[in-house]
Amino acid sequence: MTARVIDGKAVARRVREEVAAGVAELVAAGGTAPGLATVLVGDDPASEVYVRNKRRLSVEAGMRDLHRHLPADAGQETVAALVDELAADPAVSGILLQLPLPAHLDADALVARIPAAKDVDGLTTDNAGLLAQGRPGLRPCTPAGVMALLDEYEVPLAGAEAVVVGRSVLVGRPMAQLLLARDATVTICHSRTRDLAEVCRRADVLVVAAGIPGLVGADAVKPGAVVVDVGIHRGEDGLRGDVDHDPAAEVAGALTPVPGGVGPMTIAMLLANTLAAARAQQDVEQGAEQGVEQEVPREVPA
Ligand SMILES: Nc1nc2c(c(=O)[nH]1)N[C@@H](CN(C=O)c1ccc(C(=O)N[C@@H](CCC(=O)O)C(=O)O)cc1)CN2
Repeated sequence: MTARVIDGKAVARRVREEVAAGVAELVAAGGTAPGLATVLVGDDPASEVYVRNKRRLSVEAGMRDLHRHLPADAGQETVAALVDELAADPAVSGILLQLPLPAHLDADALVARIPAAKDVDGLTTDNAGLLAQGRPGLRPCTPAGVMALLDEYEVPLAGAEAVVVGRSVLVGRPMAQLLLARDATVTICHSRTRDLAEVCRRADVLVVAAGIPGLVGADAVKPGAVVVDVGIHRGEDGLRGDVDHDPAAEVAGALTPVPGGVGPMTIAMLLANTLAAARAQQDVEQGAEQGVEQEVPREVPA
């Protein structure tokens, strides 16, 4: 069997077009274009690429680019003051603190300063709590993008065995919650899981977000399973994921490539979240067509 390719680039393009249409509609209705404040601290080359793409694509969607860049040696107080300034600025619909931050900074404490209504990364305790309770809120972009891909490819989730490899706050945990909310039977694997391949082989839907290149091989894939590879690793011969792609493609029914799978969806869902946040802040009723769950938290700072 050669797995069907799940084309994240194409789906992401369509989501971005829908977001652009939503932005135009918001402005035509007398609202203001959403403003996205990306915050980059330092010069990590991969983060620079991601932030540059987020800025470019937000502008392409009709949003205002309110990017801020701080030097790698910026202190906790400096970054906190910037987040507070953006939180209080009515032109800012969404704040994205690019991760990872330099090691001397306390990322959790900084994320905690972002108001839930502007948390377009879905990482604050408020938004994570809403997700854990199955209530509407802003969802983390990568897991939301995976869900959009599964829906686009009409992958049945209710009653399906879903296995998530990785338990990060950014991907693994919210991914499991989103699959659970769709009635999948969810197992989370991590570094202490005994016989990872055996657990993965149970999965109808296998999402791998472990951060270890090629961790999941063909022996861990159930024949016909849908495999979503969230990993991105830069090597001498280009990008690769957490899944050993070619052997896994011989067993899986469908598989996301790296690049061109989940990565582009992360940015598309960020834009969808930013539009949803702007609509909520401007008190405009939200459409479901952007794939964003309705009713984001509405409190904005005075
Ligand atoms: N605050 C956040 N930080 C980080 C997040 C996040 O969601 N919020 N996710 C990752 C990185 N990331 C977004 O920031 C991201 C990763 C990959 C891509 C992407 O489009 N990848 C392309 C390849 C691009 C390339 O050439 O490098 C692909 O897979 O096709 C977009 C965003 C960590 N930090």
